[in-house]
Amino acid sequence: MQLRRWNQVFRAIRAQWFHRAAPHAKVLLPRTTHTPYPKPGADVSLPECVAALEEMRQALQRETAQRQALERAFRGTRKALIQAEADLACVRGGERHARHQALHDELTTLPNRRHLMQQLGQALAQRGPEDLGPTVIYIDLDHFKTVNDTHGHGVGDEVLRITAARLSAAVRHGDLVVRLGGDEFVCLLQGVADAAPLRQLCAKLLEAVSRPMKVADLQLLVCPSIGVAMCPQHGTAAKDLMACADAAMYAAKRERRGFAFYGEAA
Ligand SMILES: Nc1nc2c(ncn2[C@@H]2O[C@H](COP(=O)(O)OP(=O)(O)OP(=O)(O)O)[C@@H](O)[C@H]2O)c(=O)[nH]1
Repeated sequence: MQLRRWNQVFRAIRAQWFHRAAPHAKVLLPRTTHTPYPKPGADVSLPECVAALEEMRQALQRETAQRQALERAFRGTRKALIQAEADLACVRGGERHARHQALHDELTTLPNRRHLMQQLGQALAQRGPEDLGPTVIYIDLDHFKTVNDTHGHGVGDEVLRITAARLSAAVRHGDLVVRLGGDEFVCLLQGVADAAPLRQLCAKLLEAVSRPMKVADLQLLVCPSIGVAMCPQHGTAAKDLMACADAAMYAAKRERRGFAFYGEAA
């Protein structure tokens, strides 16, 4: 209804302009035109045209305001979505970081005791009656306190980092090297059938850690003691294997043997 009225008004305005303001413009019109121009003021009076134009101006103003409000709302929503996405990425990154921190040692970046106990528990739980069990190799540095006391904790920290790197380099891909805390480390191996390759590995670990360490302008010699516990010979529960490996390590330290298997006489 409104559109029809506006059309009517426009036709009238055009006709008024055509007849009053520019009568000479008639000559510019093609003779073949099919649209007859209404007589000026035929349908609608000039005040009515002005009122209709004002009405249209207000309607357009309302629509423009509505469109601008919609655009603002859209921009606001898009900004909020982008922010929400960034927040989510931040939360996920934080979660990843927290999970990593919970399972790793800050000083050496090695997995920590919690990580070891998870892995060991899992390996034992998944082991079938005929399967080879995991092996725990417990490593403790000898007289590490003296390094700290003589050269300071900074040097001691660097010795721990070097030890971690050397142990990691000595084991096979897939074996787990862990810092338990202090100067204690563990290597967790899977599927080792007998003692011979373990002896070779212990000798390799012993040699790797005992090589001179260069820290700042110091040359340091640090030796480890190593204890081994195998599943199922020495235990089938995580705490038993850890206790046996620890006891074997102390026997090696006490008897200055370098490394020892649990229950093995000197
Ligand atoms: N630099 C440094 N020292 C640490 C850290 N954590 C523990 N320690 C020290 O490591 C030492 C470990 O002590 P022990 O293993 O009992 O001492 P040890 O001299 O190695 O004795 P043995 O093992 O019997 O030869 C302690 O002096 C701790 O203060 C660490 O993160 N950084």
